[in-house]
Amino acid sequence: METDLRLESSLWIGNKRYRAVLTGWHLKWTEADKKNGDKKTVSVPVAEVVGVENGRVEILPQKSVEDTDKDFTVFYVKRSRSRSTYGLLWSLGRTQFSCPSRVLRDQWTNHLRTALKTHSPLRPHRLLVFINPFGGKKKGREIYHSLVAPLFELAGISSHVIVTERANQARDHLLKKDLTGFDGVVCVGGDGMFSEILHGLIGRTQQEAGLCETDPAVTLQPCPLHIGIIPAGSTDCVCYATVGVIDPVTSALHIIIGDSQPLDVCSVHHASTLVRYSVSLVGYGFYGDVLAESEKHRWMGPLRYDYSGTVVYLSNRSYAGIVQYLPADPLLSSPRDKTRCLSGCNVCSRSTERLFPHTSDSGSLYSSHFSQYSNDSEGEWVSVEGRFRCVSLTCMSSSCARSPLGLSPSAHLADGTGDLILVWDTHPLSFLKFLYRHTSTQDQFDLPFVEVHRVKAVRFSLPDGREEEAHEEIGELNCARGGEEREYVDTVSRNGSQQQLAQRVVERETKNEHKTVAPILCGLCCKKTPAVSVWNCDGEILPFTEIFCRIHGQLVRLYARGIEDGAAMQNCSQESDKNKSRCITYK
Ligand SMILES: CCCCCCCCCCCCC/C=C/[C@@H](O)[C@H](COP(=O)(O)O)NC(=O)CCCCC
Ligand SMILES: Nc1ncnc2c1ncn2[C@@H]1O[C@H](COP(=O)(O)OP(=O)(O)O)[C@@H](O)[C@H]1O
Ligand SMILES: [Ca+2]
Repeated sequence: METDLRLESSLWIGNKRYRAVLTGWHLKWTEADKKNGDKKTVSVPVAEVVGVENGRVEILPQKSVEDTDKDFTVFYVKRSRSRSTYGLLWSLGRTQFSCPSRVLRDQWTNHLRTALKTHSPLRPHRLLVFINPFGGKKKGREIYHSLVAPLFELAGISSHVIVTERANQARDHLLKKDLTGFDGVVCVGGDGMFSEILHGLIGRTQQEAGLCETDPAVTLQPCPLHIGIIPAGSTDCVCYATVGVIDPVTSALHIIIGDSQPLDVCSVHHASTLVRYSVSLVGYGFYGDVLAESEKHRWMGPLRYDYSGTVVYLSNRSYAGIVQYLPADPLLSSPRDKTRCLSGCNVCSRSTERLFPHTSDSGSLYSSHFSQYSNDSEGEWVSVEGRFRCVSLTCMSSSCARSPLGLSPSAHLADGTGDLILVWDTHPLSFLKFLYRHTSTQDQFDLPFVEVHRVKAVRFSLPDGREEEAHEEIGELNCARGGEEREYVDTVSRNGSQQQLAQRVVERETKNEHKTVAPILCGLCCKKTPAVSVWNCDGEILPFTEIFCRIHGQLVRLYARGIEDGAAMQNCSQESDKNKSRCITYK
């Protein structure tokens, strides 16, 4: 294979002559007429070639083609450091080569195209794209059409684009419509839009596998379609934590080259129903209150979270609760080990072997049926009770612009665990110190009122009598919320005979839950301290207070590769040829 694809010749870039070599893994070109010491080689991994075009071609800002018969243009991934974040920005690199003859030009373009097919098996050919026109600063459509679509076209990807007209349209489409022929689904929007895609794809996969999502003990089937995220939302935490930057072009390039990043997913249950899935934050107390408050100020756009954060902080609340958790194996990793989950993370790679022991590579992952949960010996549940400022569970670091290292800086994207952060009631200034540390590199867990545990499952309940108290409060406040939660849970609980049972329970519980969700929504405006908070589940308010959460290791795959370590990329020159496909020099 390697020898078949090898091609070497002199080529010109402008008026300089280069020695160009295509091996199986790399396209390299070195200035030919310089002394050995001054010779610079540019090396582009074949896996990072975006497209090859005949002639002298430009794509951005506008497409232009000069159809000469001895020239060809190669487009590839180019890296640069981001000034504000830890990840690397990707942009479209372009080099125009001239050949001595048309025959040689055709040989180069044919070899390059064959090499692309051979070395990038996960590159998508056909994508289903959902654009939320109202996410973030309402620029989703513009971002897609001006920055992303031209790149997809260059890479030969055909896309079916749907601009959503209502919430949950993308989720419902994925649950019901024919998805044959699509390699992946792309969402242009924020974490809420990603969550729709997540629910649609997980639900569809379980439906087709005949599995019951409502049962927390069931081993769910990983989704066969990859998810791409073009960030155009308010927090964009999933994109930030898996790519390291919020940049539509970087994300589009990860999609084009078919990068693949597995992701843990947390299922949230109440009684015998599945309530929602989460990948970033399941948060009670402060984060729930901020979300509830922020919904009233959507018109502010992304700033609504800063405003609501301040309002909720000033309201100085804490809540009683019982938290039970099932610790993960402490020998594998720890949330205090000061490591970071970066591209090619060893902890996550070892987890793949542990979670899917019968598969030798990720390509065949989806064809086998496995039981990751029953492989783990369950271990001992731990229970704590008291008053909390907040209780948060996150499957990943949940880094975002507000918190560049995230809620749990050492959490892993794909290790089958989540980090449970317990912030006990404390003085308002101490809590402010905790919050403030999220914005810097200071350790937010190094405070006496904060605990963090790496876990496989969590249960939250209210102390005896607390739920009744909450119900009485709502009677006084008379401020009930509409029935949209019931509509949602009905559509996710849909498996066979268990479906009707789950649905009945949900309807009954939801009637009560309007009583428990409403106090916080009203409490903020009525200045009355409510007895309970609400759960923020990736930006959605949950209709239940008492929940059970379980982490499902590597349930979905994103077109991403984790955060690239800028410093390490510089030291790639000693790498073996195969590993070098992950390394390239950046400016
Ligand atoms: C004194 C400075 C205080 C700074 C506190 C910073 C802590 C920030 C941690 C943020 C974690 C975010 C986890 C992700 C949540 C999103 O799913 C959710 C919905 O996002 P979107 O769909 O884009 O609207 N965002 C939030 O819940 C916002 C939380 C903001 C809390 C201040
Ligand atoms: N056309 C639409 N009209 C109204 N809401 C929508 C539409 N499309 C998607 N949504 C919903 O909007 C919510 C927020 O979207 P998102 O893209 O995450 O933006 P943001 O990050 O600003 O919250 C999501 O929960 C999604 O379900
Ligand atoms: Ca994890």
